[in-house]
Amino acid sequence: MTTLAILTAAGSGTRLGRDLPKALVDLAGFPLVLHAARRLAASGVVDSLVVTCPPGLAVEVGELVAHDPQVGLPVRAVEGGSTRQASVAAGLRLAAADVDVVLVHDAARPLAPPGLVRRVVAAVRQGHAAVVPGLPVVDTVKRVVPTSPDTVTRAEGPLAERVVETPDRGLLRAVQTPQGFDRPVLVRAHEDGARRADAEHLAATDDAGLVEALGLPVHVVAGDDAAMKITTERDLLVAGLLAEEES
Ligand SMILES: Nc1ccn([C@@H]2O[C@H](COP(=O)(O)OP(=O)(O)OP(=O)(O)O)[C@@H](O)[C@H]2O)c(=O)n1
Ligand SMILES: C[C@](O)(CO)[C@H](O)COP(=O)(O)O
Repeated sequence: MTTLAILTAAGSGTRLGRDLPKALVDLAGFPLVLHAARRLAASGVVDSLVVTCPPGLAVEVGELVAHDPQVGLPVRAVEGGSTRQASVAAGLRLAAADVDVVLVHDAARPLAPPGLVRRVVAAVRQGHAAVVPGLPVVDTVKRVVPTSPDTVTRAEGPLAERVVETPDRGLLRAVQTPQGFDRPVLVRAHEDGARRADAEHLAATDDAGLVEALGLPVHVVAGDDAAMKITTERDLLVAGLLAEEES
């Protein structure tokens, strides 16, 4: 039985605002997607990769990853969908018959260390069907509602929102990738999620959320600051410093 990592790299990177897809943006001399693929491979617990690629770039990105000497794993590439959820589902359809554990990892988290990958896979192999890395939340988090029923978008102005709850942050976790799954559970979660996404036009922001919606348990292992997500230019700057520190 083998472990497949689906590396999601099909996003456009709107919030980063570059003129190329985020996964292809340079970090310390290499594109984000290559950093992520190299660290998955270096874990020693991933047997193959499927990369979800931006429209029209499956051949180019697939070759980039497949020919990298530090990756050295069998690589398949597929065009992603219009949402992250649809991209993961496209990747999942390419899983070979012998795959029993599936990791889903964002190219937008290029520095997720090999030790974190091993921690997630070990927990799945110990019998937990869905595993996420999580970090304690350091800010006080509030749940809000729009102040006026006319408020359509959030944070429109200083008085646009009202606090309704302060959850106990000791019980909150900021969740990262890679997330790890028993394959049949992830397949079922995505099938169910696709039905709901069609009906409600709402895609899940992570794969564990789809498993939770099935009523199945999701377990948390310790996350890692290095697995930070690159969303904005500031994140890219911070990741550049981390990458420098690493080398
Ligand atoms: N249709 C999509 C959207 C996102 N992703 C991937 O999912 C990960 C997390 O998404 P995010 O950080 O939101 O990336 P983007 O969608 O590219 O960013 P933005 O929302 O700013 O456009 C990224 O590795 C991204 O490439 C994907 O494979 N397919
Ligand atoms: C999957 C994820 O990285 C977990 O934190 C995150 O949910 C992706 O979110 P995004 O909205 O696609 O950036």
